[in-house]
Amino acid sequence: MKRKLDKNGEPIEVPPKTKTKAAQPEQPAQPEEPSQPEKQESAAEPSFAELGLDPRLVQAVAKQSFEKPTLVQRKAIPLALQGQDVLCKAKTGSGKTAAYVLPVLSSILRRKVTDPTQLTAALVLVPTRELADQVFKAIEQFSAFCAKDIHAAKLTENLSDAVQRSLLANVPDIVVATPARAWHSVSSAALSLDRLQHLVLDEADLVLSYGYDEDMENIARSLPKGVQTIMMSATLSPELDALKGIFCRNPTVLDLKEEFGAEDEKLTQFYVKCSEEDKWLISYLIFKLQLIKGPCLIFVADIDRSYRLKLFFEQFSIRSCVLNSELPINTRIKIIEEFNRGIYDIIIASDEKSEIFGDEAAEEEKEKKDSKKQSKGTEEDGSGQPKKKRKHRRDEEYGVSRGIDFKNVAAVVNFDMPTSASSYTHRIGRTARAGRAGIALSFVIPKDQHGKHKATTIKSTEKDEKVLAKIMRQQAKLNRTLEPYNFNKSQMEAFRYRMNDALRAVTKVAIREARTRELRQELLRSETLKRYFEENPTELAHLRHDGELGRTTRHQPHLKHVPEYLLPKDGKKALAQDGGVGFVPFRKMDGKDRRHHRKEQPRATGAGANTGAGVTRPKTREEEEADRRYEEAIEDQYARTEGGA
Ligand SMILES: Nc1ncnc2c1ncn2[C@@H]1O[C@H](COP(=O)(O)OP(=O)(O)OP(=O)(O)O)[C@@H](O)[C@H]1O
Repeated sequence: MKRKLDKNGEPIEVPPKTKTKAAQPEQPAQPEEPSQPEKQESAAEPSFAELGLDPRLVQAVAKQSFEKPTLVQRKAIPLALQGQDVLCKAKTGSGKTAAYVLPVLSSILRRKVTDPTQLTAALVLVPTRELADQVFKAIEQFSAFCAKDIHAAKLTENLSDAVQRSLLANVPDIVVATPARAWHSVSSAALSLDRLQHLVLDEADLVLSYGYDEDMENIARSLPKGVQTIMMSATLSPELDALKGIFCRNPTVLDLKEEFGAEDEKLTQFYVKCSEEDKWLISYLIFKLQLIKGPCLIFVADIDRSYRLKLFFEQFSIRSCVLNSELPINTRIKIIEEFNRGIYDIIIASDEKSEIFGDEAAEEEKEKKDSKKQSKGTEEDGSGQPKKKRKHRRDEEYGVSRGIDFKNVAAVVNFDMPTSASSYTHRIGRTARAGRAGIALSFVIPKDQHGKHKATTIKSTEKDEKVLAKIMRQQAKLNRTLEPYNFNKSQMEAFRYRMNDALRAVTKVAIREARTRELRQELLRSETLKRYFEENPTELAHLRHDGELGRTTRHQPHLKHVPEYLLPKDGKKALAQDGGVGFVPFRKMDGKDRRHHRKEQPRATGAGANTGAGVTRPKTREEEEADRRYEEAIEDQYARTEGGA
């Protein structure tokens, strides 16, 4: 009999459901005070020490400035310490990693007091390499005060078999791996699961959809009896049931979604319905005029698109970096680390899961088929194991919208809509984490607008409205709403000219070159290839020479700043009405006003020049000249329009 235990005997007051509060896109996300229900509950809340964890772990937790356990930690840690199987569903960013790492480490330390035998006691399976890296780092941090007693290994990088063998030869206490890597090591006898005591499936709903079915079945068959299984997930899916059937004896189910109602209010969600062309225009304005401030994750549909947007932004001196499965894993991890250290403010990530799995209809169809097959499997052999291996093995074991702990993300922008509601949940889960505030902004192309702007059309946005409707239904179930974010089109028009200039410069050839250039640079930086290049200097010279080929994107210095006269009279703060929800009033200016404005307020130059993007370096003469020419051209254009009107 499976028990459903979502309150663990502690009644929790769920606040009355309120409308999502208005966000302030002008404000960077700030850590906020604990919400009311959290405060009400605090009298009964145990501390980390009171949860029964090893004191060395409590010390490490304090070093990370975790003041008190989050809800999922309060609920899951005591159960896991008792040795129970736990299936836990809690929202993204709620602290699930510590909820399983801490009790597993504590149990290992406890056993070692009486039995010092070196054995692999825990296996943590994650769907992506990025996540493996993150979990491994969390283990290192939490075991900082017992480093001599806890030895962890990560098996996901492109390590040779020999290196992996030598890592495993030390018999690590805890191994973190993707299922494919774990099974490879088990099947080659490099990793023994004979004495395994804890198995953790993080992002459990995803491991099957990433095509690890067979690996999971193989691992399940290699487990000794009595292994404790902990499954963590942010969303429910038929896959979870399948996994439960394979791994769990009698799991305690923690479904914590209802109890997070108040915290959810820290996430504000907007959508903008606009044409394909306007999506580029609005994005330019948002980032150039900093209508959204703070670290931001922009999701696009595919790799080409990420380079297109990056090059488009470059035209305006908006700095960003791309993240995609094509980049080597070390580079991807470095980008995430640098973003978390505040080196980049904007990451443009391609969410290739949608790309690989196709559109939502196909995904739904697949889900239906899978669950039918699973229930058939249960009837036939009682195993409940999915029989068919899915075709879609993720070669790159890549995924940025899943589980990665991007720190302090102020906003998630769906430049291209995801193709399913669950993908949306994972994407927006990168912001408003650990009790912080954040906003999500999604661009939705109305069906009748799709395909109207050939240069920027992509197939995946054809069903944006349908996906939005599904997302709204799904979010409504969680007491969340998506608000429309409207721009006044007529007041954006002054910027359209620049947007078109920039878009024209980002040609297919430029995108291809940017893509290969990035890869080439990564090869040049590669530690692995260093030795090879030392032995083959001519190849290195060739690669370098390739790197020196001129950039094919047209360089347009005049686009790099926003002339003062285009900005609203009262500064860009005035662009957003009532904190920015809904109408964003760009100042409407007639020709007279513009000229007058320009005379009264000469363009800022030299140090402290306000470029609208916080760029304060002095402008070069070339830029000055380009500005002058640009402004004259604009004025001529307006004069012609006005004259003709
Ligand atoms: N008790 C705590 N107090 C403060 N911060 C915490 C606490 N527990 C975890 N965090 C922080 O919260 C962030 C999110 O944690 P974590 O990555 O474990 O979330 P998650 O639930 O696994 O999210 P996802 O479903 O997206 O994987 C991390 O930066 C983590 O350091």
